[in-house]
Amino acid sequence: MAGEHALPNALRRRGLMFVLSSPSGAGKTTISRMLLAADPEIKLSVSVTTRPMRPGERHGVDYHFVDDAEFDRMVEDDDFYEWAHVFGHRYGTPKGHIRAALKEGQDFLFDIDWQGTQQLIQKDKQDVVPVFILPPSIDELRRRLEARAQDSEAVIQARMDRARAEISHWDAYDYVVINDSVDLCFARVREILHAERIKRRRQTGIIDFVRELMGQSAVTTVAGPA
Ligand SMILES: Nc1nc2c(ncn2[C@@H]2O[C@H](COP(=O)(O)OP(=O)(O)O)[C@@H](O)[C@H]2O)c(=O)[nH]1
Ligand SMILES: Nc1ncnc2c1ncn2[C@@H]1O[C@H](COP(=O)(O)OP(=O)(O)O)[C@@H](O)[C@H]1O
Repeated sequence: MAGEHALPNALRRRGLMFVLSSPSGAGKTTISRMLLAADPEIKLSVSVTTRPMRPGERHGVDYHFVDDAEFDRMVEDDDFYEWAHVFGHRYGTPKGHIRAALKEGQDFLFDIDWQGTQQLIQKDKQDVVPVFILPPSIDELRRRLEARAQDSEAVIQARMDRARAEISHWDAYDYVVINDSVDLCFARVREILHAERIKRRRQTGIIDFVRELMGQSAVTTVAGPA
């Protein structure tokens, strides 16, 4: 059947840069991990950071953990797509092979803050899908930071102090999702990803597919009964 060889071509698409940002504690790491576990077509852009490793984190999986001197060297060597100061540490997206992989249809997930998102949008607006996650309330945000039990009271207070400033950047994002029920939030985030994948401009294989459809309809018209 003609459709059988047309299908793989029609599925060809450009990858996207899926950005999840939120005030600390709203749940973007939780949603990111669920997405990576559920969807084999997206992989995490592992950031480089100077902050200390938390219990349960793994070098090269959650972050590349480096010291200040190594981060300085990477800045000097122009190794970063973007980088920013957050909570007294530095965080950056290594360039790696992102551009080439996007062309091949690989999607990337970025857990980065609003400063990094702005830099990505400035460099590559067409490929970036920026999503902002909000907590259902400020009380719940504090409860989650405390329940995570990975920061001292002083660090939690610093994160709470920054929450308002971070939330104020919500309107720079195309999508905003409230993380009340984690399952509902995850479902919303997946819907966004699925819809963005089938945007016409990302479906690079669709042009040939439509041409072939048009060709088939022309043949049918000519060959069909009057
Ligand atoms: N600009 C930028 N921000 C990052 C990067 N990696 C992580 N971040 C942000 O840095 C902030 C602190 O991250 P982290 O220390 O893991 O704590 P979290 O807020 O509990 O996720 C979060 O807002 C992250 O989204 C990066 O490569 N670039
Ligand atoms: N919808 C939710 N309801 C209740 N707890 C949540 C929800 N989403 C995340 N959490 C919990 O809140 C804490 C902070 O979530 P995390 O994903 O680490 O946030 P972030 O990466 O934005 O700092 C974690 O302990 C996580 O298990």
